[in-house]
Order: sequence, then structure tokens, then C-alpha cells
Amino acid sequence: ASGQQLSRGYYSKTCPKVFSTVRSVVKAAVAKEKRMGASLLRLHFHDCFVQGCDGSILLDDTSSFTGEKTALPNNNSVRGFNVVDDIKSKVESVCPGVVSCADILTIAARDSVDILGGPKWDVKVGRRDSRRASLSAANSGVIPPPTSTLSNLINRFQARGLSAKDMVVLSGAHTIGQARCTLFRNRIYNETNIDTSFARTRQANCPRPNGSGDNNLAVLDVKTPTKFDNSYYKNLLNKKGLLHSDQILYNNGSTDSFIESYSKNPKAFANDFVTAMIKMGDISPLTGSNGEIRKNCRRAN
Ligand code: HEM
Ligand SMILES: [Ca+2]
Ligand SMILES: [Ca+2]
Repeated sequence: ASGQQLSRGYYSKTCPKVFSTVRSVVKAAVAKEKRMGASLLRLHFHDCFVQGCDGSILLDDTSSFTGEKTALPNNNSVRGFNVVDDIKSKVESVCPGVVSCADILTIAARDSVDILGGPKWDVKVGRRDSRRASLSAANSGVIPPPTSTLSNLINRFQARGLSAKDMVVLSGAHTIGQARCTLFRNRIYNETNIDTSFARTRQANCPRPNGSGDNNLAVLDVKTPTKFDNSYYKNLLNKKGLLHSDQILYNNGSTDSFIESYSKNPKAFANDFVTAMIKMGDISPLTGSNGEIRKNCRRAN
């Protein structure tokens, strides 16, 4: 039945080693490539915003549905599926048929933040996996694009039960990871609320003509791109946000005071980030007899 709650101890009898198992694979993957921590964190976000935290983003296309992987916010963008497969197979080898792929994403996101120097927290588990995914659901605008206005960002998060403050604090995830030129080109050439020398530096690897260098990458946090800290907010104070949707959070609007506060107070950022991640992880989970425990995260059983 639905309405059952997630809990920390959900696997304490059935898979006591789940946390150490996930962590060891994430640790190795991040040691190999730091960006993978960012990629795993983002996968959890993009999963939770479409159909809830149900592992839907992990499903490959089938003859009966086209999944989320080729949706606009995900195509040529989300990554880390092989690491998720690796985690799943290690978890299956210690407790077969018990741990959902949705929970694996939640745990891997938590571990990634911790491993890159951010806060630690206890995650709630007990989510089950969806049997389907839908391209149109993922394309319906539930995941806001980087061209969004501030009110658009606030509304998209509100629609998922997250406040404007949650939205601002979760955007702090852009303290790690990278973005493609095509998604910040307009900002670095045409916007005025940007530091001139920062814009010039980014222009050097992101040519002006549409289509040239579209996939060239830049770090989201110019100061500490692989450390999970509050430097993202300091960048915004200095007009060094990479995406339009980053800088719009500090642009003489209603969220300015959050940015000022998190830039000065790393503890407040860490605490509020944890609270908001737990809230995000609570979005419409499948529990009880809903959904299933997938054997392979890429397909329904
Ligand atoms: C507020 C609305 C948000 C917008 C508009 C947004 C937009 C983006 C865009 C455009 C990229 C670059 C994608 C690419 O280059 O293909 C990105 C990367 C990233 N986003 Fe967000 N994002 C938002 C919120 C979040 C949230 C809530 C999280 C997690 C809690 C998150 C975590 C990340 C991470 C870690 C990366 C880097 C991924 C990597 O390097 O693989 N973002 N985001
Ligand atoms: Ca989902
Ligand atoms: Ca950082």
C-alpha cells in the first residue's frame, strides 16, 4: 500500500552492508574522476523531479516506452549510469533482490557530497523502483532549464514541495561539477550582470557562434570546482555565476538575502543543504507493494 514511510533502518535486517557497499564504489569512482561525485548528485535530483525518487531516470528505452535519458535536460548531459550499474551489481552480490535503484541514487548522492568535503547526513531509505519512465514527463518542464527566470525556478521547486529557500540551497550543488558551453553561451556574451574578466575567461573556451564548441566544458564553481563548500555563493556576490539560473538568484531579487547569508555562513549552508536534500529525497516515493526492486537498474524486471 502507499503512505508508508521511508526510514533510516529500512535495510538494517535485510541488507546491513548496503551503506558500506555503496560508499566503497562511490569512493573509488570519485577517486578516479572527481566530477563523478557531481554527476551522481545530479542524477538523484533529475530522478526525484520526474515521477518522484523512483529510479525512473535509470531505465533504458524499451519497445513499450521511451524513457527519460534522451529528454532535453538529460540528453548528452546526465552521466554516471555505469557507476550506478557497478554499485547495483556489488549490492546484488551482498543481498540479492533487496535494495532499490532509487535508494542507490539517494545513498550515492549523499556519499558524493561527503567525499567531496561537504556535510554528512543520514538518509532515509525504503523507496521502490518504477516499472516505467516517460520521455514526455521528463520533457514537460518539471526540471527547470538554465534560461529560467527566478519566478520560474521558484515555481518548479514549489511544484515539488520545495520552498524558494530550498531551491537556493539546492542550487548550491553547483559548487561542484561542470556545464557545457551551449548552456552558458548567451550568459557570457550577452548578459551584463557578469564580471568582465570572468566572462572573457569563459569565452576563451566557448566560441560565440552557435554550434561551435557547444560541448566544451567549464566548471560551475570557478574557485573550488571539486570541493563541496559555500564558494558558489561567494561567486554569485562577485557576479561569477556560470549559468543564467545561477546568477539570477543574486540579481536584486527576493533570494538575494539567502545568497548573502550562505556566502558568509558555511555552517548554515551545510545544515540547510542537508534539510533540503532529505526533503527532495522524500518526493513521491513508491513504497509498500507499489513498484518493484529492479534486478538491473536499466530495466524493469
Ligand atoms: C535550480 C535549478 C537548476 C538548474 C536550472 C540547473 C541547471 C544545470 C545545468 C544546465 C547543468 C549543466 C548541464 C550540462 O552541461 O549538460 C547543471 C549541472 C549540475 N547540476 Fe544543476 N541545475 C539546477 C539545480 C540543481 C540541483 C537541485 C542539483 C542537486 C541538488 C544540481 C546539481 C548539479 C550538478 C552537481 C551539476 C554538475 C554535473 C556534472 O558535472 O556532471 N543542480 N545544472
Ligand atoms: Ca523519477
Ligand atoms: Ca566548490
